Amino acid sequence: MRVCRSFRVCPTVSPAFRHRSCALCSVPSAAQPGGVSLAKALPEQVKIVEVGPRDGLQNEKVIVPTDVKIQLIDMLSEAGLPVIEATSFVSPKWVPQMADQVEVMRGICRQPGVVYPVLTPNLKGFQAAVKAGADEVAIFGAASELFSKKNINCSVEESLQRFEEVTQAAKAAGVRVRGYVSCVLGCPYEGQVSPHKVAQVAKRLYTMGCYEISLGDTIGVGTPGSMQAMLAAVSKEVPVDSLAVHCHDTYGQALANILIALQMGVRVVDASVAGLGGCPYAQGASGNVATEDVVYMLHGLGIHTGVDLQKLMDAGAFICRSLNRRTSSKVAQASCRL
Ligand SMILES: CC(C)(COP(=O)([O-])OP(=O)([O-])OC[C@H]1O[C@@H](n2cnc3c(N)ncnc32)[C@H](O)[C@@H]1OP(=O)([O-])[O-])[C@@H](O)C(=O)NCCC(=O)NCCSC(=O)C[C@@](C)(O)CC(=O)[O-]
Repeated sequence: MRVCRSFRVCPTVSPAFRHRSCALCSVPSAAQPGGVSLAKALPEQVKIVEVGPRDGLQNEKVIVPTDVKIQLIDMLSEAGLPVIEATSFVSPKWVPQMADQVEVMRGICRQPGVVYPVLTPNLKGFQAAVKAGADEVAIFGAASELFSKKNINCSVEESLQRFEEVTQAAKAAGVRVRGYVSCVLGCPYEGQVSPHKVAQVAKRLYTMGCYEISLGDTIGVGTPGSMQAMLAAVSKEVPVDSLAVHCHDTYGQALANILIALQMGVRVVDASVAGLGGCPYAQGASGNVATEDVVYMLHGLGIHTGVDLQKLMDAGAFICRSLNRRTSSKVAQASCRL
């Protein structure tokens, strides 16, 4: 039986307080006073796409051993994450941390019902990914010309042409494709990005066959206001149930941005265990929103995720120990203190 940590540390605390404050026992739920009206606009279930093993680790300067990556992915599978982005089939000269992609794909213990997508910037990456056993790939474009050039060394239009080749090959091979749009709420090189441009790129990716479009606030500058304006524009071009949000937490706005996205009908949220990560070509950006914090918020709203928060925190503790790093998850930090 799992024992609540606050009970272990402080058995004198009143049961009412204990069970209201502890992430393991229960989280204040939407069913409690104050949460009812908000919950009406929210879904019963949200799919979390765990991007830690890819987005979380790609920016680490010291190469993380392959067996650590594999163990992390296996622990995340055990924690009940339905989608775990495992690695990238990109150039090892551009992102050396992902150079062991084939070994990672071969080493992981795939759980039934869990999907393990990988990033593929072009046909070469797609072919290598399929050969390594990938069952889903993700293509990654941007709403900013300069970011596209820095990240994948081509213009937005050129990238979309490459992605057409990938989606056509994927269709023929029966492989599902997810699409990313980066810099949807701001660019490290161009500053403001227009919602119209985001909507146009998202529409192209959707039209070429991506089943889901993940909208990336790559540098975490968005606010609920800019998220709302961007989603309003994009959902005119792509059905909202095919959209996901991918928030970085540089300005501490990620959970608020996710909440407004949920209220606007988004049902898929990307997150990274322990809040690891960031794109190597987005200077100044901090990590992704921590999966632990997203799960805590969703469970607190009475929204089902299928994720076991304690097992997720164990995976976070494991990777932080391996990287000799403190977790960026507020929930994991608070649970350690309790
Ligand atoms: C796209 C390229 C390859 C273009 O890079 P390039 O240099 O323009 O490519 P190229 O076609 O001229 O080829 C140059 C060399 O790369 C090789 N190459 C070519 N393609 C591949 C491949 N797929 N896998 C392995 N090798 C490859 C190719 O074979 C050749 O090798 P060489 O002859 O010099 O030995 C490069 O720019 C690249 O790999 N970029 C990856 C950047 C990246 O991974 N960024 C992070 C992910 S995006 C992100 O984090 C944002 C996101 C998704 O999380 C959402 C958000 O937060 O916004």
